[in-house]
Amino acid sequence: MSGAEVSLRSVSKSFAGRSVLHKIDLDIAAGQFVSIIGPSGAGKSTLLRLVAGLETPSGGRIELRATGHVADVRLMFQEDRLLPWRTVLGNVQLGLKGRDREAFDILRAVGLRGRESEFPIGLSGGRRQRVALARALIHEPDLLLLDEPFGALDAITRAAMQLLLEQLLAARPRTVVLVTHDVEEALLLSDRILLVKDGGIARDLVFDRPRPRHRGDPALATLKEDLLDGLLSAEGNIPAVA
Ligand SMILES: Nc1ncnc2c1ncn2[C@@H]1O[C@H](COP(=O)(O)OP(=O)(O)OP(=O)(O)O)[C@@H](O)[C@H]1O
Repeated sequence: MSGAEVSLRSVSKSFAGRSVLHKIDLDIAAGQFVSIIGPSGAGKSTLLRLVAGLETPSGGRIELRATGHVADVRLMFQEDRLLPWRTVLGNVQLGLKGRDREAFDILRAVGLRGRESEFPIGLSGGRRQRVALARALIHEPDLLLLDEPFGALDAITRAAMQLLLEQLLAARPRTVVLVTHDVEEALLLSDRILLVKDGGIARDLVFDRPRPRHRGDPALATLKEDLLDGLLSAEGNIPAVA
């Protein structure tokens, strides 16, 4: 299986003396698709940023392992972070002079062939995220870190992006960590779902349902309810039942 292995040993993170994550132990296998869900402010993005190396742990150790080389890690966020003065092709090829063929191939794979010379401002939110995805995938990353990448998209575009991501990963497996507020998204895409709350991993759920998965699958509905219960109790806003 291709992709990086990720291991966290007793990883903690505090900001200005306030603890956000406390002694997290986590092993992610090569090629595994892991989603992180949890209440707002639980530290989901912080965990992702720690794995990305964008934050330094206050304690503990994080290791990324890929076979034969240093793991290539790419990130994608809710905002596309495209350079407005560069074309679609220019954005995808950023820092990759002379890699036209790969750029055209990846743009075809994300459904943007023919739009190479357009600028981000003229594209819909969904297409801009396709460019952002292409820009990440052209590097053939061992580890893809996704922080609410479809969070700002409408429901239909979001469903299309989920399907696209699934197809691209089926063709080229790699390790993925996705932070999402959307429990259904996590259930559709993941091998494993982590519920982060109170500074730790409150649930670690392996979900090996065959793919492609369907929203109407009763197994998904049951787990969705179960996970939503976990989230709601964490938010502390379940109305009292007489
Ligand atoms: N650079 C920072 N400096 C200070 N505090 C921070 C910093 N980054 C995150 N925090 C705090 O750490 C906590 C966790 O933030 P984080 O963004 O990781 O949560 P989250 O679970 O991703 O939340 P959300 O679902 O709302 O995006 C929050 O209280 C946040 O204010």
